Amino acid sequence: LPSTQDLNADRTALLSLRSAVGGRTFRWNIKQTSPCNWAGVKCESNRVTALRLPGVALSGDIPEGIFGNLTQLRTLSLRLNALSGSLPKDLSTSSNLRHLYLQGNRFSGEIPEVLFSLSHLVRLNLASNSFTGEISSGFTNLTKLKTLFLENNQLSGSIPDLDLPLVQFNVSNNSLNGSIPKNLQRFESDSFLQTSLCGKPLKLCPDEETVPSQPTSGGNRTPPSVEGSEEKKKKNKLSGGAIAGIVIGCVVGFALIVLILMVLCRKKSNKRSRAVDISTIKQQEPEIPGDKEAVDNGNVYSVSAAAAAAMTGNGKASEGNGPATKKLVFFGNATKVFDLEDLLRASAEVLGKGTFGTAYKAVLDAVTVVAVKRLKDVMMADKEFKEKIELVGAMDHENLVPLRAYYFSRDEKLLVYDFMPMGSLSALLHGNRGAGRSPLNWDVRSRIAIGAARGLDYLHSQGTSTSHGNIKSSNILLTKSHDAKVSDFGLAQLVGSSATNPNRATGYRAPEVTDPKRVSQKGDVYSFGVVLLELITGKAPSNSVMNEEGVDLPRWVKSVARDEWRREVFDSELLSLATDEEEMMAEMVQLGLECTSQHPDQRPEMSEVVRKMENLRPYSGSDQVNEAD
Ligand SMILES: Nc1ncnc2c1ncn2[C@@H]1O[C@H](COP(=O)(O)OP(=O)(O)OP(=O)(O)O)[C@@H](O)[C@H]1O
Repeated sequence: LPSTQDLNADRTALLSLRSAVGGRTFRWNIKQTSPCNWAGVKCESNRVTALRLPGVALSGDIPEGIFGNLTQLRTLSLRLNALSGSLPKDLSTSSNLRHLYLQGNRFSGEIPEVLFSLSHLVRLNLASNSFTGEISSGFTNLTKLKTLFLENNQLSGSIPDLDLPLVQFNVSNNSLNGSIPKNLQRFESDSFLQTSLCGKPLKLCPDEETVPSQPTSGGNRTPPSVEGSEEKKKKNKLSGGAIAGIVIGCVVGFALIVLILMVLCRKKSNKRSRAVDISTIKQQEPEIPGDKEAVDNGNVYSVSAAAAAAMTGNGKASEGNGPATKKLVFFGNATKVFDLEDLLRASAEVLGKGTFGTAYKAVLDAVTVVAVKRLKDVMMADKEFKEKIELVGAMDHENLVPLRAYYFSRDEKLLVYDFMPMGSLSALLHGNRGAGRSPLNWDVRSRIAIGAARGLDYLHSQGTSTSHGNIKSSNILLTKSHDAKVSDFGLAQLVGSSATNPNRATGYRAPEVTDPKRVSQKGDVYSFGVVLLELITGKAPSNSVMNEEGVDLPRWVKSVARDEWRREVFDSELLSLATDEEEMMAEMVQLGLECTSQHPDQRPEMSEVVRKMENLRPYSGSDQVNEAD
């Protein structure tokens, strides 16, 4: 049985960590003899089993001798701090670790081999640090590993063939090269962006281009030279007649495909969106068409044609403006940059028309897909626009859709974002409610809620006057792993009030907000509360039945007694819940109601909302997944 002595050893270790890396651990009440009530510390059977200190301003190196004592630790989250130096070697003593989240720090050096002795590890996130060296084949010792995130580091060399039960994997934005090993080819290209890797799911490697790869038995990749010689042998066996047949077949097949494509192209020109080749548009459309044409016609030429006109000098971009910038301006340390011409050449489709303009999806190449927002009604001088957009571009948080670049001229303002493949929360909740829709469980919903709350909290932490102004479920976008990212932040202050149509925000806007341009943090909290209630009830705030009755979503929820919530309020998809999940959901409803208090002063700050949610759902976020798996 664990003794108090063990807990004392845990306490001493935590105090050493505190004096080494500081941050908000200085708020711990160290007069308490037990560390179990300190923020971020969780105990079981009188031992510290989880330490979660995400984004609490820890900084500096972690000395050796701390983790040697925390032997019962199962979850360690120190993500989003400013920790530096190499990882302490005595991490290996915490041999019970299941979940290790160290992303978003400044750790450097090689990933230490001792890590590979943590044989119980299920989730490992070392992304967004400065780790160097190669990805060791030692990872194969982690036989229970389901998540491995190594993106945004400086890792080099090739990737070993990791035969692990991984379900999440990412090595993007590293200096990796060579071919993607067989066991990792099942992941999508997003897992390998901004590297020099090749092979499935990316482009073929040079050695594969001439020789199609053969399925191999036993899981080992046959060396290309062997594949090549086997292939040659097979080819030699074909008779002249067979070859002639194949050639004729190919020619006829090709002619048929061309014919079908021509017919399809004709039909498609009337459809809502289509891929376009900008070079043809440049000649056909020297004028800059407006948004209306772009959407009404369902074509995408306007985004490209307008910018094309700017580039070719046909448009009015440089008039009265001095020389036009004619360049995409990238933010931060984006390694994969492209120019305006690439963007124009990209095939694109209309995603939708929003408050601030029209959004397009542009596919630059097999791995680079972006969302381009063409802003309308920007009524400010270029200098002011640039200053404001620079502030937006400087926002950097895992729960915000990153603004990668912008283009501006007098007549054209384009914003380039990462494309979010799973669309918006609104589409996820309300799109395709019929048969065939996989139900959204509470785990996914609550993770989305916490992610969105963290994104908004980050925005609010940038200054008391920084707010979003347009929080709603269609502005919460999702990654493939259903991590939430808040989009459209900073735009409410950029566009003219004619663009901020109040009807679009129906149901989300706080009662005191009359001028959509005068946004406030407490207004955001209200809108967030509505999103929270939307997530739990599955009801859109613009729900016509409620609106006809003159009640909005918060009022409707308030009108139902708490002991009726399960039957009346919770989305019917969520009814087969464990008792603790039900309790958690009820607490979230309560939080949603607090956020939507009529009086702004009665609403909590976003930081408090996040804290409450994290207490409710201890294994929260993209990194904090149920230990059971
Ligand atoms: N980065 C992105 N990745 C994927 N889809 C996006 C992205 N940005 C916007 N969209 C989608 O494009 C469509 C239009 O988005 P947009 O933000 O312009 O309008 P909205 O969200 O409907 O309204 P509003 O502008 O008032 O917020 C929406 O369906 C949205 O989900």
